[in-house]
Amino acid sequence: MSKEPDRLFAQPLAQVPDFAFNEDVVRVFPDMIKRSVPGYPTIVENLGVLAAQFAQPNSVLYDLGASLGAVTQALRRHVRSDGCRVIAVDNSAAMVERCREYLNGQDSMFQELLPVQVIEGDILALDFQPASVVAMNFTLQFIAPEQRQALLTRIRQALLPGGALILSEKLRFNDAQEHELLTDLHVAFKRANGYSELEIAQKRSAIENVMKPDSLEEHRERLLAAGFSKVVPWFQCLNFASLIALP
Ligand SMILES: C[S@@+](CC[C@H](N)C(=O)[O-])C[C@H]1O[C@@H](n2cnc3c(N)ncnc32)[C@H](O)[C@@H]1O
Ligand SMILES: O=C(O)C(=O)C[C@]1(C(=O)O)C=C[C@@H](O)C=C1
Repeated sequence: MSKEPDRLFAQPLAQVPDFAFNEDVVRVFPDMIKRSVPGYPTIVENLGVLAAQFAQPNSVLYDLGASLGAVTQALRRHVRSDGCRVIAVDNSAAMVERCREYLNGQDSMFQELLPVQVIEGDILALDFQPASVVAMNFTLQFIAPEQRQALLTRIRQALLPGGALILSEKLRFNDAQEHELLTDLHVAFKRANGYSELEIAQKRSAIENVMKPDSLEEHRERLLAAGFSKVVPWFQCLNFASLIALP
């Protein structure tokens, strides 16, 4: 994985453009996401552990919004069920290109890994195959809010009995005090990871139009409306959480 440090927002920008998963972001992405998302390494590794509990033999495991394939790699480290394969999907050409390189690297280092197909495409237009595991690690928050319900309904319809959707998201909070406290603590986390006040402020403006977090209550209600029977939060660190949704 690239070790290039994220300095994308370090210099003052006359106008901060909307955040996009382009070449510049791809170059620094491993550093950016680790320094921006509290608990990210724990979530990714344990997503593999969780997935191994839900994976059904001879089924598909999806990694939706795969970026550089960190989740796909964790699935391949942990899932041992016979005949499983991973489908990783992302609509950023730059991400997909680098993701394929990293997965080739994993293939050259380890034997008997699950086969993986990396698709450059929009998850909103995906024709889902029956799947036992669907992982969406910090991807739903980038989907237009009015499209989220239909997408989750299609994922629910594709899920096999005994499978699960694992959904990680940045959260907002309906209680103003809770929202302010956890937002301030997230800023402290970024500061502790070496981001300056300018970097934090410019990144905030870059993502505010493109990334719209929901509350835990909104996630739960929408997942139940999509036909999931049970929603179980398994991880929260500050304003970032991960949920298991059972069919
Ligand atoms: C925050 S990143 C995901 C991080 C990644 N899952 C991980 O754990 O390292 C969000 C990703 O979702 C992708 N994305 C956003 N909207 C998408 C869409 N409609 N279809 C496919 N991918 C999408 C972006 O290109 C980006 O790579
Ligand atoms: O909320 C923030 O400040 C973030 O930087 C979060 C976040 C994310 O949750 O995906 C946003 C964009 C980048 O992909 C990395 C992290």
